[in-house]
Amino acid sequence: MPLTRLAVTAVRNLHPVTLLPSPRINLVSGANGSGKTSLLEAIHILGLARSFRSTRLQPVIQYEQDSCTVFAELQSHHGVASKLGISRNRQADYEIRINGQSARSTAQLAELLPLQLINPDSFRLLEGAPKQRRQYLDWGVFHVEHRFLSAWQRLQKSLKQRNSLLRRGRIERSLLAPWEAEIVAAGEQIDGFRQAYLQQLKPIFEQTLGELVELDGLTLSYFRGWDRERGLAEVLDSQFERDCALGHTQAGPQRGDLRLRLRGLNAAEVLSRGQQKLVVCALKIAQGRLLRQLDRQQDCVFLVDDLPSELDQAHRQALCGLLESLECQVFITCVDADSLSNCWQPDTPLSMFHVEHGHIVQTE
Ligand SMILES: Nc1ncnc2c1ncn2[C@@H]1O[C@H](COP(=O)(O)OP(=O)(O)OP(=O)(O)O)[C@@H](O)[C@H]1O
Repeated sequence: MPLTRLAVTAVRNLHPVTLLPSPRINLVSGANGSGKTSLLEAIHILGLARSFRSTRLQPVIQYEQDSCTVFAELQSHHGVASKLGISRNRQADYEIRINGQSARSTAQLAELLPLQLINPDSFRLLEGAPKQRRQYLDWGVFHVEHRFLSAWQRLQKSLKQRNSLLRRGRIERSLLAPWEAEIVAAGEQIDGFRQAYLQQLKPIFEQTLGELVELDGLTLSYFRGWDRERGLAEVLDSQFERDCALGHTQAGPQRGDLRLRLRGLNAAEVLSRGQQKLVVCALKIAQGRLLRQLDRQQDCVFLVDDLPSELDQAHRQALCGLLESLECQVFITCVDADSLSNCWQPDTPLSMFHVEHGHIVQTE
């Protein structure tokens, strides 16, 4: 669902602003430190109630202000408008409003505003910890499988209980049984959702990657978090002593991972930075394509920070072409608007914004 109106107040150095973005391509240019990334950050906060630059929201609030606010109107394919707003103050309270009603759950925001972020740190999806790849995978599963969230919450709750019992030292095995039963039920359900999702995503990813870069032989596979040959109940049972010694549960979907390999080697160890960025772009664009294929009402909004960095002209052009072909709303930042202004078809709705010392002005 594209943002048709976006109002940002007291986010980093941005002056209060209301924008009417294009439903397709929005180019945001400006010098270093002008506030381009802060605009993407504001949209990210609206969709996920958190920043992509810091774990806390406190640093995002403008110096000497007590709170920041982001508000937007979204338009569905059927023309139905939704209004989303989020405010966050220095006491760490936040208020979410959806269509004039208070909401507590950030999942409701995420559901209404599916976001995909591509930024200079995105290559970490390949070389970083498994948690990042699980989050990537679960973003997709969450948006296409509505039973995922409750299964995930059940898993988290039962894992927490089992882990706290494990940390008590000598414990009765029978005390663990109800939590283990819940871990197994929720865990196997989550594993099934992830596998079904990946089966649909893989061919789209391969096709998208082929449109961006030549990397024959790159494979994407899934590790579910425990031995493929054995059920989770059996694995939990056999690892009980070790789990007790470590004080936490080692096996289960909380250890799931995606593996990207080239010629049998970890892709992050052999690909250049530019190639890694392209692989990550292909992974994220593939999710956007799949979401669009499965649910016409659920287009995601792409936030692409510093698109030109690390990409040569041909790959920039290919990436812009792919983002354009998605037919969803995209916000792209760059230092020099000329580097990207000619990458679009003449009939694609394009808006251009220029940021200077926190002032955003629409130039086209
Ligand atoms: N809480 C805050 N209040 C006010 N200003 C802030 C706050 N946090 C950061 N800033 C300033 O806001 C600006 C934010 O810059 P931002 O990262 O959005 O720039 P950018 O245009 O994306 O730059 P670059 O091209 O270097 O990535 C910086 O000048 C930074 O010093």
